[in-house]
Amino acid sequence: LPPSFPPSGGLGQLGVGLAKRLRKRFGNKNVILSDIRKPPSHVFYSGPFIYSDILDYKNLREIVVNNRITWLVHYSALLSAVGEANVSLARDVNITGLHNILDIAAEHGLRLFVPSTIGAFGPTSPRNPTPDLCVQRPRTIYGVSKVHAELMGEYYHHRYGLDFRCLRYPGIISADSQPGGGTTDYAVAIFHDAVKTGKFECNLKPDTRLPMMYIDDCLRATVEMMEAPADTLSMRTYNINAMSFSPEELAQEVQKQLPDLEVTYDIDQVRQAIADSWPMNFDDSNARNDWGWKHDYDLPELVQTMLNYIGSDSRIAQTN
Ligand SMILES: NC(=O)c1ccc[n+]([C@@H]2O[C@H](COP(=O)([O-])OP(=O)(O)OC[C@H]3O[C@@H](n4cnc5c(N)ncnc54)[C@H](O)[C@@H]3O)[C@@H](O)[C@H]2O)c1
Ligand SMILES: C[C@@H](O)[C@H](N)C(=O)O
Repeated sequence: LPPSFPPSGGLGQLGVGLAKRLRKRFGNKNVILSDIRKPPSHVFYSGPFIYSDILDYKNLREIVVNNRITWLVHYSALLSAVGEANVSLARDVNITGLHNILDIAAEHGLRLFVPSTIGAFGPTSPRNPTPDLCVQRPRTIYGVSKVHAELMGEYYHHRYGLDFRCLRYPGIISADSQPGGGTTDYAVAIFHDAVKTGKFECNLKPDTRLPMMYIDDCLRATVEMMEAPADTLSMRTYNINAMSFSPEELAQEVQKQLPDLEVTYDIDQVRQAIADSWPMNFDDSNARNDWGWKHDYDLPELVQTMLNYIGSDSRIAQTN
């Protein structure tokens, strides 16, 4: 039987792209996308979509039973900046929601993938580089909920044999989907503003260095880790990385293609404080050694790919 997945929170920055990749690999009807938001028509007509609120346990159970779900990708979350703006909702979605997902997965013997983040580390973690195993004392509700998810998933694995798998993603950069309110969002916005207006106002200081990754690498890593034979995994939670850069360095790389781009800085204090507590470089050597993780996109390829994509989109919009 081919696995069937519902990526919960599937309409966010990452879910639609993951569903596309999984559908290519496992067949369209075997991958169900779900969210609490109304899908745009290109998503609705591209394959199965259902409403699912991760806070509604009975609804989750019904979906798993009725669709004979075998693998589950849990993407629903409030990200770092929106989480700080709404702590109680972040607590519900990121912690209570995770409890529901863990129980459903354990009850029905599902393989479960839950992403974590560079935000699961904090100011007392080693920041340059940050290894897999070290102090984790994040100062955001987002980070606290992600450390909780890592620990609960690993506990369910050891206690109940749940096939829990987790990758700590860096900031993810994508051209055709928008970020959902995180600290690394500037690294997506710069491309759109550069192409549309030739100006970009950055909300982080010019020298704020953070780990980042192009979306194709992130989604490929996710599928590779989900499919990795269990005996290649010496851990259940791995750092993955591709590159690290600061706003200044990213702007310089974009200016190689668009020399007239003007960048100014208007610092968002909440996001800056978060970024200053996160890893600057991410040590992902365990992922590389255990299951062969390897990124394709460094900074120059990322910039070229993003500008090609957004540039051709805006040329199409102009001719229509
Ligand atoms: N994008 C990144 O840079 C990044 C980096 C590290 C980790 N991650 C993790 O990857 C996952 C996906 O991230 P994303 O960027 O796509 O997030 P996003 O904010 O873009 O999307 C989250 C989705 O969750 C949905 N959601 C909210 N409450 C829900 C509920 N009660 N039930 C069901 N769905 C609900 C939202 O409608 C939204 O579509 C998250 O767990 C995030 O922590 C993302
Ligand atoms: C890094 C990641 O978890 C997310 N993009 C955020 O900034 O909140």
